[in-house]
Amino acid sequence: MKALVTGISGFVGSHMAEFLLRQGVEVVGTIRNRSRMDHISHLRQEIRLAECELRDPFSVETLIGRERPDLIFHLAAQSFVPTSWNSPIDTIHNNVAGQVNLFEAVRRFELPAKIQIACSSEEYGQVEPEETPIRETNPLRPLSPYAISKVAQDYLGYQYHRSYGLHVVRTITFNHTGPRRGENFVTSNFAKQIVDIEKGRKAPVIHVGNLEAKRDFTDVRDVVRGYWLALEKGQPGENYNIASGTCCTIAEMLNTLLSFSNVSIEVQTDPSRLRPSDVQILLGDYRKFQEATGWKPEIPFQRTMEDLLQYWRSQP
Ligand SMILES: C[C@H]1O[C@H](OP(=O)(O)OP(=O)(O)OC[C@H]2O[C@@H](n3cnc4c(=O)[nH]c(N)nc43)[C@H](O)[C@@H]2O)[C@@H](O)[C@@H](O)C1=O
Repeated sequence: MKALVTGISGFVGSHMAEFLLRQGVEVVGTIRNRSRMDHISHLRQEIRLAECELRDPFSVETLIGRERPDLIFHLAAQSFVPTSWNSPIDTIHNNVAGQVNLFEAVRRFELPAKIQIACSSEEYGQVEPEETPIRETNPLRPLSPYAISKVAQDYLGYQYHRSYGLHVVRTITFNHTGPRRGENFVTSNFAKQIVDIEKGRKAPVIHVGNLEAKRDFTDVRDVVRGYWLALEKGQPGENYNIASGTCCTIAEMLNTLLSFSNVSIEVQTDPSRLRPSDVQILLGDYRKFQEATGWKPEIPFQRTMEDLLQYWRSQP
């Protein structure tokens, strides 16, 4: 069995590759010429890499025609919400065109591939507290260009299944983190600031944005197991929430990280970290996914946070 992982050099892609190798699956991954390779350098002997620009239909068609994968985990994306305000068209083009090119190439070669697409809880956007826990039937009220790009990816998955019978499973993943999380994202950003203070590289002040927002965090290692199960047992055309079923404020997440450190820290709001509109609460109901696949989160939040801090402590 051969799996193609788009965005293999990214945070989730690298964990996906590790999981697939443990299942004995052959792994091919897409990279771009500017991709950072440090997340997958330890896997270089076991995986194959293909340079592919997903925005370029020729590049995608060449790859799909040559590799003919059985499984596709489509993880490549511009995934940082604030970047999508600075360059909205780039985010929308990258995320939407990349996926259309992938679907069209699969169609062109009439591949029976099963395709997982990484949709996002950001699609739910403006959620009222009484509308939680969020089910797949909740309304979508996206609040950022990134969220719009994910709504488009999500519905394109639905449409290509309905129109052409592609085996697309739409996973709607809530926040996820763990070792190798990019340093822009809040959990890693705070963990890295704490470690920089521990190592004496930074004054004991942690810079933060909106600490009131509530997020539902799952460990990335649980998430990639979910993506595998989505293709093994999920229904094509369906969408499934992948979440922990609990949430905490960003302030509580920061306190959890601080509880694993001895440094005493002053917390300072940095206005540049505040967003034009922030999703206030994300709390997911994952029962539909559990019923379809048996998946449930296994790694407790405390351990994820501890592993994340250890990851940053181990970095040079
Ligand atoms: C599901 C979804 O999950 C992620 O999107 P996100 O929730 O925007 O992730 P984040 O880690 O950037 O922010 C989380 C929360 O934390 C608040 N916050 C406070 N202070 C800082 C801060 O200093 N930095 C950041 N980045 N956020 C901060 C911020 O305002 C927000 O309320 C992506 O994986 C996305 O791809 C995705 O699909």
